[in-house]
Amino acid sequence: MRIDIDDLSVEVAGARLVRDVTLHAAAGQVVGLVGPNGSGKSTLLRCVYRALRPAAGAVRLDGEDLHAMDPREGARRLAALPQDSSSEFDFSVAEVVAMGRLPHRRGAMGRAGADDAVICGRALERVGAAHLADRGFLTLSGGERQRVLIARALAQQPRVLVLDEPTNHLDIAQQLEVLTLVRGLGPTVLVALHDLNLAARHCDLLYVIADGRLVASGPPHDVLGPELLAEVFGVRAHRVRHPETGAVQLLFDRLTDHEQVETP
Ligand SMILES: Nc1ncnc2c1ncn2[C@@H]1O[C@H](COP(=O)(O)OP(=O)(O)OP(=O)(O)O)[C@@H](O)[C@H]1O
Repeated sequence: MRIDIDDLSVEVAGARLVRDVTLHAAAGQVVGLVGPNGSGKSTLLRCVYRALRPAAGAVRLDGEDLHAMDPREGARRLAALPQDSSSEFDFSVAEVVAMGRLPHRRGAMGRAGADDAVICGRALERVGAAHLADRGFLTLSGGERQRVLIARALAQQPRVLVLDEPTNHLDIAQQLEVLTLVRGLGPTVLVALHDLNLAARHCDLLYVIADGRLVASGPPHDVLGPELLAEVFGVRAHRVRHPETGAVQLLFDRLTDHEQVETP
């Protein structure tokens, strides 16, 4: 399913935190959102998963305005993994994943259908967490929790997945595993990431946000040039090739005060 974000502005408590952002993701693409702390990534994503309404502009899924859609219908199409969402569930893993089925039930008090258990079981299997079904969610490690939350999102059977920092608190092996998993899932993915090497490796396109505005977009290695990295992130970047895979990797240093003055 296509995502089109057109001239989107978002306000919180009277402050315009996101301004005129336009972003397009084709069906099945993994599109990354990168930018410094406080640049507006989460605010933008919160508007995409409808925790906030646009102050101007629109978010469209296959051409249909997401904020004009019936909420239940929207939840059947789009699932989200908000930042640090994992501490709120004092439930078993199976119960957490079953929450993903709520948008598919008939009416607010609708009962679980026969298919629901099968769909939830499959979702847990896809993320390699079937063995955790009876565990308490709060007893899981950070990586296990992220897998279970991704399973909950998959149980929602969405066509679009919005992930805000899904690798937070994960060790490097878990980060690579979670992002490899996300790439193979099927839905169109919009994901905020801090690690630029991970973003470059796992995303088809990157959108760079600074001060609530879009400053660059395109294929990762076109976008993540030394000038942009100096200007937006305040770092000096060197590109090197991985000796075995040939993949481009970025190495970072802080800019000196002298270089910072020279940066336009
Ligand atoms: N409820 C709010 N009231 C006022 N300001 C807010 C509110 N929520 C966010 N902000 C501010 O909006 C700006 C953008 O925040 P946001 O969380 O979207 O950035 P971010 O790019 O996701 O940051 P990070 O990478 O640190 O998670 C920040 O300056 C933040 O302090």
